[in-house]
Amino acid sequence: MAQINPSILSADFARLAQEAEAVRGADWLHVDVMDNHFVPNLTLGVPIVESLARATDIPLDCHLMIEQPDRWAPQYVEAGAGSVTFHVEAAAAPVRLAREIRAKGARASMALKPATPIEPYEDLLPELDMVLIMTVEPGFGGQAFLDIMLPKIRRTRELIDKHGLSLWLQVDGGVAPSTIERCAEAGADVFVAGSAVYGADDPAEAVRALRAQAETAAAGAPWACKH
Ligand SMILES: O=C(CO)[C@@H](O)[C@H](O)COP(=O)(O)O
Repeated sequence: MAQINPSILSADFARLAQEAEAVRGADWLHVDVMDNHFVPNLTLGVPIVESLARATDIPLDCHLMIEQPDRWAPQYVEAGAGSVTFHVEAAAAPVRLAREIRAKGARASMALKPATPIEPYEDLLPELDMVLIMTVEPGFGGQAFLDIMLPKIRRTRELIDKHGLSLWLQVDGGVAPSTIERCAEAGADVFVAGSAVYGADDPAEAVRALRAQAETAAAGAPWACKH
């Protein structure tokens, strides 16, 4: 089943609780954490995640676009994140970090920037609950989807299936009605959408429509029959 995770980077930060309510029915709320070092933007930290976790019952999917995720990721679990994604380019010890996130009770996920291939990390897959393929350069919402990432989504799906794993495959960046079907056909099953959801007149309806599009596209994909 396709999951749609609205990115609060495109929401009004002064009204986060209401913005979470506006996407009721979403599977997770995607929380973009940026430190102005790993990416050229600065967003929100642990105290805001703590408050948001208290303000909504939608589980939080925290995407750490930060240096030193080994130091910070456990604190996001303690703040209430149900899933924590670290960038493999920034992690000093990704296996130890994934195990620590899981031991603390959250789902562990590894993200790859557009220029980072999946193949060197094949052996790490059993340690993870999700892989995030960035479909824009991380740092900002509202960028155009990078079509050249579709082969990497396909290869990642093949590796997941080759190892008989059930981990989720998330895509993030430029996901919209015009791109979500290609992502689903390539093998993604979790879709982050910022501007396509929060820029819509009815964000909750946008979530439902994106999910329906992804599910229809995935139903016809060759990898779908294996699930
Ligand atoms: O991580 C990021 C950007 O770095 C994303 O989560 C964006 O926030 C998605 O926004 P849209 O591309 O969907 O507008």
